Amino acid sequence: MSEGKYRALWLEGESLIVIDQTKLPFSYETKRLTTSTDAVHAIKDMTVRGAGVIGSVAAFGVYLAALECQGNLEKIEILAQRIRSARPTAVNLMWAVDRMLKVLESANSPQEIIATAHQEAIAISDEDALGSQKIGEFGCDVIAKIAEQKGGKTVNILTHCNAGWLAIVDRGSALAPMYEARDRGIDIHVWVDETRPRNQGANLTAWELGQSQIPHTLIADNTGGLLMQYGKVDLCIVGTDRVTRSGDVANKIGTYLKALAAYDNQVPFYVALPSSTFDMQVSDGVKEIEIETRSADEVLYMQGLLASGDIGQVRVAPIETPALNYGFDVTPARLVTGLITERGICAANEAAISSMFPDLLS
Ligand SMILES: CSC[C@H]1O[C@H](OP(=O)(O)O)[C@H](O)[C@@H]1O
Repeated sequence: MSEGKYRALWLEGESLIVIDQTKLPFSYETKRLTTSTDAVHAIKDMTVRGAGVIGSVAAFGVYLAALECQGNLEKIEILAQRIRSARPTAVNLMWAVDRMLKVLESANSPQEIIATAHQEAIAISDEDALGSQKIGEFGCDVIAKIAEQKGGKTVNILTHCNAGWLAIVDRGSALAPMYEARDRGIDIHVWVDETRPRNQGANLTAWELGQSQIPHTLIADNTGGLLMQYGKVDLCIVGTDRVTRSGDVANKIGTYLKALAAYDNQVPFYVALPSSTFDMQVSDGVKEIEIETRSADEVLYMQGLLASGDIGQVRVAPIETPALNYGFDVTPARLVTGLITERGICAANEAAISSMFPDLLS
């Protein structure tokens, strides 16, 4: 079942339609992507975002490239490399492009290349949908256990950024267990980190949960630690953009500080992901994962609904102030209670990951 009225993206003829996430929650708008360059721009300017959706848009971007190049593989490969480098941290992007190119290599004619690209892109986003359903079920078992320990009292869950159906087709990763908990009738309440500087929590997670009638409260990013000290957080569930083979987790900037606070307060800290988010090529997340640096303007300005009713930006720092904008941080494996995947819950260490995902080792 799709949580929203639509998926975050869908095909219409030979175009890819995406929900414009830069306009939510104030305006529901879609964009039509007709070329691979459109796909690159949509990923770069964050019209679409979230590891899984970036991967799906990249896959459809390769399909659009196949149409543009009339099935000429050499030309498709050049355009695919541009898609592959649109953003650096979420590994689903590289994974999806590489998977697309690999299947295209075995197609025998330009027509077959186009048909294969079409089929494989659909398969990638359909697999995300199935995976997110399973992630929801496994993650919900954790919530159910806590609900039982609390004698059926409300389970308070903290999440950071947006890892719902706008981020991974069709129920997300971190939010999937919450949707499942609602379906199973478990009483939950979600603390939503606003997630400065781009406010994916305030703009997107609050919107998604509101649309699905899941009780939630928006908090400033620095509130989580105090709530944990007060015993008001039963568990944290976050998404991720890349997990190394040793279980280090790259996720939206601020995740590491939440994990530290959770550790200090014995609050379980779970990371939810589809297997396409593992990067078995790297081990040490801090040393080896490239962290995206974005425009300083995202820190210096805030976007929101102006009194005029238009979406606009206001400056929040002196005109001469410089700013630095790292998009992600790395939470070391030792702070992670477990990885909620489509195959089950896995400890965040190399032995457990390799044993649950032996197919990723080759
Ligand atoms: C399912 S991953 C969601 C993930 O995406 C976010 O990054 P961005 O909004 O910059 O694409 C963030 O790391 C979330 O946890």
